[in-house]
Amino acid sequence: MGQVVVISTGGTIASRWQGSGYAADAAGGDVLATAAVPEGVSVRVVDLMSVNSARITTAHQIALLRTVREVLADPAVDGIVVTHGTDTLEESAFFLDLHHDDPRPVVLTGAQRPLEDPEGDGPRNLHDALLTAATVRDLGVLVVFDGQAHAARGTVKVQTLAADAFADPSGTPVADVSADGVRIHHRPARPAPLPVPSADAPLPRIDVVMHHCDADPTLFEAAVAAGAQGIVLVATGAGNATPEICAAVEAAVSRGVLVALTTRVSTGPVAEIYTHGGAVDLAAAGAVLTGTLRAGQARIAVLSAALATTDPAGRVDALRHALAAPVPAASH
Ligand SMILES: NC(=O)C[C@H](N)C(=O)O
Repeated sequence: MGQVVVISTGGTIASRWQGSGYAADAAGGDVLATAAVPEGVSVRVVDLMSVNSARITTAHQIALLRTVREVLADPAVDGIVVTHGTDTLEESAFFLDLHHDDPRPVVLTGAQRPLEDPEGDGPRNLHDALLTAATVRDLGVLVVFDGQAHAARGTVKVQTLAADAFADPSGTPVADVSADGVRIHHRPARPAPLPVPSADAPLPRIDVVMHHCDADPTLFEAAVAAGAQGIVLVATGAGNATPEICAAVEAAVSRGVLVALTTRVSTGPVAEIYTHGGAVDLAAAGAVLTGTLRAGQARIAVLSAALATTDPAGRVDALRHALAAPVPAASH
């Protein structure tokens, strides 16, 4: 057992009634005070911010990553817990995971019910996250929620209100977490970490555009016109759109825009099966298929690739690297 640092960022776990609705405003110490700290674990709190996670920006995520690195520079620290709003937790978790190069865990958690709710799920989630952070190794960045630990990669918010808020619809949980401890089922495969972006790196605009019946290329082209350096196309089915959208993708790629392809469907991979505007043609136009990543995390992979280099071909390589999971984790 050991020393865990909690980095507090806000979310419902830190939310109080504001007179018209809930919003994050509590400091990390107040959040920690709600939870039972597992025996033998000592905790230090770092207050990074206190915001609803729909307001999280790339700048916040880089600040979080740099804070994680600073904390892990201390060899006495055994692991980190990040308390975070659930709305965009999957994005921050995956961003941290793509750049994480330490055997010690970073565990994100939060709550569906606010800080002072007598039926709140925050205290249990925080206890479980502390226990996980203090005890596991070589699992990368994890999301601990409702008694389960999920790999950052692939995990999405699957419930707007219910306590079992997170799952990987195309995978299975990494571990169960209970008062008895952490029972690990498998070790997630992760690619070698991408370099940490510098504090003053220019922040690229990365947009997300969803396809639907009757969609034309207007919004995709508007993203290019707005200066997007990357665009995630959320296509239908296994990654399909129209010949007109394919033409817009090809034009964007020829201008150096990094285009990634995911799907509106909740489960399963995108795949090159259909033509006449389908994934076969989108891939030929230069879009990179993102496997089983959903829109938020596909956008994070594009963001990390864009932060890695300004060279368009290098960005495609970095994106493919971020998508190709398998450096098998060492087992302990
Ligand atoms: N359950 C939550 O945490 C939702 C909250 N609005 C957030 O900050 O993401």
